[in-house]
Amino acid sequence: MASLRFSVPHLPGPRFKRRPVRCAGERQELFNCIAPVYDNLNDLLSFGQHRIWKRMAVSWSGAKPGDSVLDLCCGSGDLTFLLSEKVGSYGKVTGLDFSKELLSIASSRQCLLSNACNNNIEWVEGDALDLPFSNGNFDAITMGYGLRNVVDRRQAMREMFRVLKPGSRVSILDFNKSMQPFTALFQEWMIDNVVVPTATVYGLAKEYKYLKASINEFLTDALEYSTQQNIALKKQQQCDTYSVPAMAVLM
Ligand SMILES: C/C(=C\Cc1cc(O)c2ccccc2c1O)CCC[C@H](C)CCC[C@H](C)CCCC(C)C
Ligand SMILES: C[S@@+](CC[C@H](N)C(=O)[O-])C[C@H]1O[C@@H](n2cnc3c(N)ncnc32)[C@H](O)[C@@H]1O
Repeated sequence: MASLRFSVPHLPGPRFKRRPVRCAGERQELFNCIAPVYDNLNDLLSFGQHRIWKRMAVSWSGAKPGDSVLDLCCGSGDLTFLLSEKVGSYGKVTGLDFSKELLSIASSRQCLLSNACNNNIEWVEGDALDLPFSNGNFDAITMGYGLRNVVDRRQAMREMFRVLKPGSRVSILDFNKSMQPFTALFQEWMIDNVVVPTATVYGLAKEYKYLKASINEFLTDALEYSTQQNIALKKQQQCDTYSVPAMAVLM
């Protein structure tokens, strides 16, 4: 136990950098509110599958040892920690989010990890729509369940491509409303009969009804999305299976 305490990576000064956040207060409040149960509910509601989806997203980001990478809308840090392992001690990972509560959980989780390479993480409280980084800064970006939740998706993507080095990748993981009628019905049924009732037990019915609404209105086609913004899309991969995530790798 004592050795764990000494091997814990402590960030100097405040636990994460503070930057001014100008954003949709309601969504920020929603994520602060679900923070204490967020990780448990993800395991419960996805039957642990979200861990596999997140590994895929990190692998598709192309992040490699020594890289400097950004995990946007990092929440409690699942993707950030996976990236940290990928880039190793010569690399650097920045996890950015506007939820103080989720960032605080991420930072506490980092303290519990004994993995020395987790020293390479910096937590930044900030707005995905106004990134506090210079142009061409990162070798890769991941965004897990973030794009659907920002109030201005175009601006979020503009910012991602601004801070990314030319030729690098953005890996976006999110839920997809299936194009296949049977799968779409199954997804709706699961959300109405499993997801929302389970969240209700935690007093979070409103928050998870929002999740359902946001999945329904989310654009299913990242290609169309990028074309609208004149972003050169060289590669796109999507999953549309029995499960819910859509995954897109944009380069
Ligand atoms: C990974 C999960 C949730 C992430 C998540 C994303 C959001 O945008 C939110 C917004 C507001 C509140 C909370 C969240 C949030 O938690 C957990 C999975 C949730 C899915 C909706 C679960 C759906 C289950 C599938 C229909 C069936 C899955 C089958 C599986 C492959 C066995
Ligand atoms: C569903 S959570 C995903 C968290 C994490 N990436 C994961 O995969 O578990 C969505 C996250 O987006 C963050 N978020 C939404 N809009 C944001 C914005 N404009 N700037 C920064 N973070 C934002 C929320 O605070 C929340 O942590």
